[in-house]
Amino acid sequence: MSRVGILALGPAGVGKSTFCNSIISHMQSIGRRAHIVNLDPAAEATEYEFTIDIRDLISLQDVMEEMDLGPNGGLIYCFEFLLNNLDWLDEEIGDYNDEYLIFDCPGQIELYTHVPVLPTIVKHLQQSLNFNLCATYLLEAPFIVDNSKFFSGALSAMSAMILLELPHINILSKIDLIKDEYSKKQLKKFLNPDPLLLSNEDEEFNPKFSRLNKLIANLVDDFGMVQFLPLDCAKESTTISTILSYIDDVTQWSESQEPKEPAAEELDEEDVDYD
Ligand SMILES: Nc1nc2c(ncn2[C@@H]2O[C@H](COP(=O)(O)OP(=O)(O)OP(=O)(O)O)[C@@H](O)[C@H]2O)c(=O)[nH]1
Repeated sequence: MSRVGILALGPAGVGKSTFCNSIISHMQSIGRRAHIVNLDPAAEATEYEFTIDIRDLISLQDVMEEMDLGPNGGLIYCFEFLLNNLDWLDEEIGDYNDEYLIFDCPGQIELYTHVPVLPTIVKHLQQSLNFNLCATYLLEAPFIVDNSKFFSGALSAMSAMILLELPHINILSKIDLIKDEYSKKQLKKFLNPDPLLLSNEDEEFNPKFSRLNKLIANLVDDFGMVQFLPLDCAKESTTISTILSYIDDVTQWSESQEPKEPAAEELDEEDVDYD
């Protein structure tokens, strides 16, 4: 028995739920099966139903009302509650053997950049539930149009990678919103960044920051995580299939172990009414 889990991580509103839905829809279209696990106690409804939903255990709204906590304190409370009730997660996941589960995580990145909540859940999934996990970290392409924002985003992604210790894929979301030529040029540079080129550009503006950028560029490069994959949910089949094949690779998922569902085209053909 083996299970694959994808963690969808990244700041609020970056497109995590949309990405989870795109993966599910792409997998369904090629006859593969996956389920979404909602780990956000403040989540709103999405197009696809959550198979497992933390809100069945605890919801942020209830916590805020009953414990008189604000949204951030409430969220930490929800996760402490989950950590004290991990047998709930075990029971929910128990039936999903040889399955592909996609964990839609909250956008409060402190949960996986410095609070040890998600790392504890990750260890539990690996050690007690036999998961091969892969983290995907999304950053919004339109926000990453100059070097300082790119480095700032890359460092937050790296912080999650260091804390979670998982195979890690960085994704630039909302590529379709990049329209002007300057941003397109910048984006091209960030999709395949050369640390030396990136760090030399700011010299004329502020030498101190230029030095800092050079150091960070080398650090980011040393960690081998400067590679970002572009994601345009509007053209989901090409970008999502590339991302999925990376995830299959790092989690050593073999399609032969996966329960099959009929591909969308097969379903369409079966459903055709020839009269
Ligand atoms: N144009 C464009 N919009 C997108 C894309 N992906 C997501 N969005 C929009 O961005 C908004 C936020 O998307 P979500 O998927 O809810 O983002 P999230 O990261 O799950 O949000 P939180 O759970 O609140 O952190 C929605 O209005 C989406 O329709 C994309 O690739 N292109």
